[in-house]
Amino acid sequence: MGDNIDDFDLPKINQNVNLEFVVFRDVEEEFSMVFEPEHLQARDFLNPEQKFMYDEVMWHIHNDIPGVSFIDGPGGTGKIFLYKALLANICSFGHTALVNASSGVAANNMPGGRITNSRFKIPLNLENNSVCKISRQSDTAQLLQAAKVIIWDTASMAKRHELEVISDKCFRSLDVEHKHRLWILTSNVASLVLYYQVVIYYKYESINRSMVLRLSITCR
Ligand SMILES: Nc1ncnc2c1ncn2[C@@H]1O[C@H](COP(=O)(O)OP(=O)(O)OP(=O)(O)O)[C@@H](O)[C@H]1O
Repeated sequence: MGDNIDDFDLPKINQNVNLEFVVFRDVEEEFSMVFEPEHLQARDFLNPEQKFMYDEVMWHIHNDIPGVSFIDGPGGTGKIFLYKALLANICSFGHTALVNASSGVAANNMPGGRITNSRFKIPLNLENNSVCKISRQSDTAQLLQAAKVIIWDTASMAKRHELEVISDKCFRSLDVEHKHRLWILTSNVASLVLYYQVVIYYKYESINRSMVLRLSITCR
């Protein structure tokens, strides 16, 4: 017959593990993200436009109000600087923020950044019947459930179909209440169409104080 499993040097299974309290690796990683002290302190150095956006986002967080915010601005206007300040401060209050970008370069620029396709398990070649490959028991599903804020940089590069897949086939099929969180979309180019698509796809009945903000002060 086959080999005995005890002959392999495998970790022993603990029969007393209570699966209800097992934290998934992805969730644990997001919760244990370490931020530079300078990111936490960056809020004290924001220019008036960045500060306005920062205060709005934190207002949503502190009052637990969902919404969609769209920040756009040409290169050098401090978008990444603002996200870093937001991320560090949101996480310091014990919330989870998922950071995604449509491009790999942009994802690498942000702490914990992942390419959207990888985060939401969207196939690279999207077709009408494409689905997100996330199972209900997976760590990704737990992470989506836990996320209070979802930042999507270079969002204007996303295809309309990607939004549909994430909205209908990812959040809804996983029974994750996607409208109970704050989306922050950012891009180098103004894309109001994208903003309204998100508002419509995510079916925000009340988009209280959700907004489009253009950064114009060059910080370089
Ligand atoms: N409020 C600020 N105080 C001091 N430095 C700042 C501030 N905002 C941004 N900067 C600096 O300005 C430079 C450009 O900022 P950042 O990279 O965030 O811009 P960006 O809009 O994301 O640019 P791009 O679209 O090209 O990625 C960086 O060196 C950043 O540290």
